[in-house]
Amino acid sequence: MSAIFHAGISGYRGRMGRAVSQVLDAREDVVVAARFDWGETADISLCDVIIDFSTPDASVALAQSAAERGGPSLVIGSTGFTPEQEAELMKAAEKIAIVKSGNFSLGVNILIGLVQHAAQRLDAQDWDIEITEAHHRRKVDSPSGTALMLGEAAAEGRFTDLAEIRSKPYDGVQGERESGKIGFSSIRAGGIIGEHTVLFASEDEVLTLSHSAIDRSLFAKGAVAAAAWVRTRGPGLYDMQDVLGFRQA
Ligand SMILES: NC(=O)C1=CN([C@@H]2O[C@H](COP(=O)(O)OP(=O)(O)OC[C@H]3O[C@@H](n4cnc5c(N)ncnc54)[C@H](OP(=O)(O)O)[C@@H]3O)[C@@H](O)[C@H]2O)C=CC1
Ligand SMILES: O=C(O)C1=N[C@H](C(=O)O)C[C@H](O)C1
Repeated sequence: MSAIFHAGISGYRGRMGRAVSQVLDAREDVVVAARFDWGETADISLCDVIIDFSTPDASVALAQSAAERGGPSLVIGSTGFTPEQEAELMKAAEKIAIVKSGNFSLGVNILIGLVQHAAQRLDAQDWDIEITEAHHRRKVDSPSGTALMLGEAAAEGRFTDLAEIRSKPYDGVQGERESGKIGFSSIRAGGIIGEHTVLFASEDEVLTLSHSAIDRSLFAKGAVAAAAWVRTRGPGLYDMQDVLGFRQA
């Protein structure tokens, strides 16, 4: 059995917090040393690592407190960060180890590589890229964190930044689609756990790459694997590609 570690759960009453609790409680090598939610305080010094699925504001505040005291390490799953909040997390990661990902599933992290590969090989003038995602009615941010990661992978395949080639949402009469752009569409309905599709379309053919999450526990298991990985790392901002060993040094 691997060495015992002390974990904390931020946002523990939420959908993901509850799923993470279940996965951690089932492990013999983890002691859950802190569980906290909005408006609650906890002694984070008791933890080697905290798993956080809360809100962008809460994640940034947690990262700042952890960075101030030089630990614990963090696994951040919250989505919907502004560029300024992303910059705050990068600053905190100079002092502590953080794994941040918009999606902790193995399938999505393989999909990221496939999307980058396809985007690199399909000429941007001929092949349009559209990303669609569907989630439950309680999700507050859009596009989803996963959709944005897939967009970033496609942009990387085209040797550019997503910000340079992201389409504005389609609404009203706004002219023909500009070639080389990446479009995003979101559906919010019922209890859908998480569906993502990246569509590459030319005049002659359509290539569709997609992923479906069947159970929310999938993300919790990935986040716990990230926690076990990150607790022994030095400061830095890591993602699931690092945890899974998909990124070459
Ligand atoms: N990366 C991934 O794989 C996944 C990411 N997510 C993301 O995780 C986040 C949470 O999702 P989900 O669990 O569905 O959402 P929920 O709204 O169910 O849960 C969020 C929880 O965080 C709590 N919270 C709010 N502020 C704080 C705070 N300051 N400190 C601690 N906890 C706080 C909320 O409390 P209260 O309700 O009282 O405000 C709530 O209990 C979202 O951003 C979502 O997009 C979701 C699934 C997978
Ligand atoms: O809010 C959710 O539920 C999910 N959020 C993540 C995202 O924004 O991509 C991951 C997953 O799809 C579920």
